[in-house]
Amino acid sequence: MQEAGEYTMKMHPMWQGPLVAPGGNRQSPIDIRVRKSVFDPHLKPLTPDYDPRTCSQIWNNGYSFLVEYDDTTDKSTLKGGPLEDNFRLCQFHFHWGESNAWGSEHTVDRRLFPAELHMVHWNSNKYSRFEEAVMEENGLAVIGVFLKIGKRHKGLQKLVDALPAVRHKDSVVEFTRFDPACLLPTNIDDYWTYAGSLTTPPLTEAVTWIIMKQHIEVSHDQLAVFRSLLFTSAEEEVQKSMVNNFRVQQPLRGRTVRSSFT
Ligand SMILES: NS(=O)(=O)c1cc(F)cc(F)c1
Ligand SMILES: [Zn+2]
Repeated sequence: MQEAGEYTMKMHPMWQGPLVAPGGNRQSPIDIRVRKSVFDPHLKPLTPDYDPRTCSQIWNNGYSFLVEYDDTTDKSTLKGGPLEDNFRLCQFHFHWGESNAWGSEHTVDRRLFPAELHMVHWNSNKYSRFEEAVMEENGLAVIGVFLKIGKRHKGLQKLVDALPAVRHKDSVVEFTRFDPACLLPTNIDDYWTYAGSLTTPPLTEAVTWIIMKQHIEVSHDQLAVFRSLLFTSAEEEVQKSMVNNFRVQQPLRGRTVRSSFT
């Protein structure tokens, strides 16, 4: 029975884009069926090690805003968890809705969240740049964190304050000394992990997804600033609000979702 105001994926607003990549059998996002996930006792703790000095800029790419990191050295890395190799942080971004009732890409037992953070890393043991890794099945590792509306997120505010400078598509602003670890939940030992894809074109099946069980809280006003961004560039006549920039859930196609917790 659905509670008032609760939306399930079938009420998701339409999304203009390929619903399922042709021939893809490990597409993302997915619905995580908690009772069908399999506890894997061999999964190690995740060990993110980020240097805030590698933070460089924020870019509105016309789909989301990316907080970009200098990934020319192994200064901001992710290891452990399900990962065999060392992965280098290159950017983080978010997906969100026009209302707080939906916006996340992954769902947990069909439950939607108002937004979802993606921290994107590429395999620096095997590849020499992101563009190469994104084409390989073990090329990327993305941490997903659900956002809920609640208390103001102190660490996020510096980012929120910078967003008006990148209101339009293709705008860039310098953004430095931001520690992305402040956006992780307090407990990063409990997560789900599965083999998937990018959720936006080119939709390549290159991603080891690591979805945090614990969400973070942001205030209604902080998320409202995300919605003040635009999909459109300054020159375009009709301005379109950057909202509902999520892909709908894709078929599991027999994949197993592992959990690091019982
Ligand atoms: N949304 S996502 O994390 O799958 C993603 C990450 C990325 F680096 C490029 C993309 F096009 C999409
Ligand atoms: Zn994403």
